[in-house]
Amino acid sequence: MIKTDRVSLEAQLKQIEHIEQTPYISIVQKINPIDPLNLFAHFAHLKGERFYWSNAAGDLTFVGLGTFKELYTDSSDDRFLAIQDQLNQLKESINVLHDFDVEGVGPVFFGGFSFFDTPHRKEWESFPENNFVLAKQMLTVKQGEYFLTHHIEVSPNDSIEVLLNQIEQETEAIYEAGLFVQETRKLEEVQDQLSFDQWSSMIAHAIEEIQTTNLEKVVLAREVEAVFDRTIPTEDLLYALTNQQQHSYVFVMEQGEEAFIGASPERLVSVTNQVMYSACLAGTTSRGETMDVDDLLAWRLLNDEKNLEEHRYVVNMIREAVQPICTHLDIPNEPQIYPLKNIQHLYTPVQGQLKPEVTLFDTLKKLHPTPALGGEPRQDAMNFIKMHEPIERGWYAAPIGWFDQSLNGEFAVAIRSGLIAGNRIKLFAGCGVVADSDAKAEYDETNLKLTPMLDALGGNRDDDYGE
Ligand SMILES: C=C(O[C@@H]1C=C(C(=O)O)C=C[C@H]1O)C(=O)O
Ligand SMILES: [Mg+2]
Repeated sequence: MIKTDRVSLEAQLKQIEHIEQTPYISIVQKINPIDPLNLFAHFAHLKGERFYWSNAAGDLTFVGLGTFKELYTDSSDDRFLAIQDQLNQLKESINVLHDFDVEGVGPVFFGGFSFFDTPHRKEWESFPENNFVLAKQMLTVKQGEYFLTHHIEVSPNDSIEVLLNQIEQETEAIYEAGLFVQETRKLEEVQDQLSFDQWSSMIAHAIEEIQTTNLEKVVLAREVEAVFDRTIPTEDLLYALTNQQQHSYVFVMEQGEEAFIGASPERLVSVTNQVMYSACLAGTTSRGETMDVDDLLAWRLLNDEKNLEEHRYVVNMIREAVQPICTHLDIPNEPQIYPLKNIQHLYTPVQGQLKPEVTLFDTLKKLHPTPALGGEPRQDAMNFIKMHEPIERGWYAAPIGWFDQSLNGEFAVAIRSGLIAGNRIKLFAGCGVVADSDAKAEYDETNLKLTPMLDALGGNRDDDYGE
């Protein structure tokens, strides 16, 4: 089995001879299948410099190994466009040598933003307000085809032979990835950072604001911390999430000793050649144990005025946000059900054709945060969250995803997520509070939303969490 495609690589590398000033090259080979999770686990020595992404459709997966370049800007109102500017600068120095016409190969940047554009407290220290990584090596699995991208700094004296050998060695190391074995852990405790009474008074306060001010909806979150008897390996949790959570974006970003990980059902936006997709996801119930009960719960959700109201704010805001930047927009009038393993949501898909000058980053700026994560009106909701929610959101509920040099890419909203630090993981879950909200029902809803991560950790306690 030939593992390195020397012929294709050599043809790509020959181009360097014709290019002056080539500090960085991006070179791609099509490779034989390799399991992305095994690969991620095998490179445990690169902990802190790995990322993983798999889209909800299940037809695009990335594994990033090692940091080649980073995009980062100080927080500012225009942090989305600031990242776009940084990309445009860096782009100048990268020579893309491959000519595969495949989405997600070559220079792909993976990363995310924090929920607020202001600096956050120390538990999120390793995750700045915005950070994107170009990996040294990246596996792309696109519709069953496998590609390996290498980013290399070259100097004028490098011979093609030397570069070829380097790539060959890197490729061999990739194929050494064996089958990875999950560890077992014991859950020692789950600490709730808010008592139910504190939660109830926060919700009561929000309802009062909704009744007496402009505020119409606000999404409030809580945090629980699960403590284990040993370190939680990122790959263990990644493996479990991948196997347990279908129709979700599974993501991991490691930074230093920490890892931010989750399985989110919610797309914020994707752009491919100006075709834009977004999603309205708000309104929640559990799954039934039998088909009949499940159907009944779905039917009730589709007809429940409180959940429909939560949902409507999202649809209206997204429509208003993207209408001016689209030449065509398609948003159905009625929501449908988005079923997940433990949860079902109200869901309205959004599709649009972006005007030629509009970029992925323009859409991010318009959309984040939607009223599914912030509230309505946006600024009132953000103020309320800042003042009254006693957690640090960090990257929770914020855009996470990827983009390429042509500004195609996709972002999910980083919910159903957690921050791993050693043997501890902080988990986050929120819910949309409207005038008709009930504190106990909202509390139960957040427990339901904690279930996927707790299950994946092997730490769900039936007595306290979930249904
Ligand atoms: C905020 C979260 O979820 C959001 C809130 C929902 C709701 O309140 O019904 C539903 C889906 C998400 O948009 C979360 O999971 O933490
Ligand atoms: Mg809700």
